[in-house]
Amino acid sequence: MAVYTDVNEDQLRAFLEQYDVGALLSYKGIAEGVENSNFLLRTTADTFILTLYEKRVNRDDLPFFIGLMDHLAAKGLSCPLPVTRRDGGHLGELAGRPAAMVSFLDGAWLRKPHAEHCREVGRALAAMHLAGLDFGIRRENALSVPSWRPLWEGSRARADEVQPGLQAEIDAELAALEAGWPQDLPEGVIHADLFTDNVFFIGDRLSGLIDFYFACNDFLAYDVAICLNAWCFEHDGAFNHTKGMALIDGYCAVRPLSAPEAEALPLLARGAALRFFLTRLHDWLTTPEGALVVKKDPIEYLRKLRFHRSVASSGEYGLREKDLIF
Ligand SMILES: Nc1ncnc2c1ncn2[C@@H]1O[C@H](COP(=O)(O)OP(=O)(O)O)[C@@H](O)[C@H]1O
Ligand SMILES: N[C@@H](CCOP(=O)(O)O)C(=O)O
Repeated sequence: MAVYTDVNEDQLRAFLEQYDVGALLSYKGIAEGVENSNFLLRTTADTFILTLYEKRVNRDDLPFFIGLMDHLAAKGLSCPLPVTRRDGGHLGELAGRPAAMVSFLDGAWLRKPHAEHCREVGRALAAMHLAGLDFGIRRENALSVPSWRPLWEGSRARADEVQPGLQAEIDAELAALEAGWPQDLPEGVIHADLFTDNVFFIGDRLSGLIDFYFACNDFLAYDVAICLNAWCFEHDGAFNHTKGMALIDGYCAVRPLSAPEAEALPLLARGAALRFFLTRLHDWLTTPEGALVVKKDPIEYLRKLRFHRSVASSGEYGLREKDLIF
């Protein structure tokens, strides 16, 4: 469950005074999500999502996140639109936390996506990349390669408790990725967490993207690698080539990959798997028993990482010559 900070009705009514959104009808905490406290709010004017930003979100990054949603929505991407306050700003303070309201998106996330859904996700990801190219604020990826070693150092001593041999395996993996990470691929604003629970569908039609709170500047193809990890593996751990091909096809129909991006994809996918493995492992080892938040399994990402290590070329993900721009 993700309501870390509770809000009482008086606090909320006072907060809403700062907006032109009608009167409060009802509100309730949203159980899903991991990072922040989210509430569904109904007012006489509309339905909104209220987010209280919790400790892992750096206050200085909020103008980037809010500005990005504003920018992408203005470019026609279906994503939450930050609600403007009477004073013209978007950020306020509620129950001692920075807080903002965004528009409510219709739809629901898919528990069992098919290949055609993956194609839609690929298209939407590429559309987001293109729409973000002229966004005026930069945010470095706080969870890119330089962050992995300190993160690993925090868990390393207990890694073999989770799986015997893990310490040596990740030591070697990290060293290989640090040494071989690409230096010069096309960059832009990436979502960086476009998992199934952050993409809404109405029927088979993609209706919107949410949760831009890991968005940052990084290699665009790294976002494709994150999506291959999140969308194209089955529950039994097998990579689904048909889904991979559909996701890449959808992406490249909007933004073809360059040959260096295609060549780097297996390494980027290993890095993406390691990044989610490391944050999950950290949470696995540090979240107290009985905490309300659901801990995500790091071993799922270890298996994905092992798969990517065995991949010799992007063709194994479903990438074809026609997907490339020369
Ligand atoms: N704009 C939105 N419209 C509709 N539902 C939303 C919206 N934003 C968040 N939600 C709901 O809140 C849940 C948690 O949001 P999310 O941004 O993923 O939280 P967190 O950043 O804490 O992980 C989502 O799974 C979804 O159910
Ligand atoms: N997608 C990440 C965790 C971040 O959770 P979110 O609810 O903010 O998407 C993972 O699966 O490890």
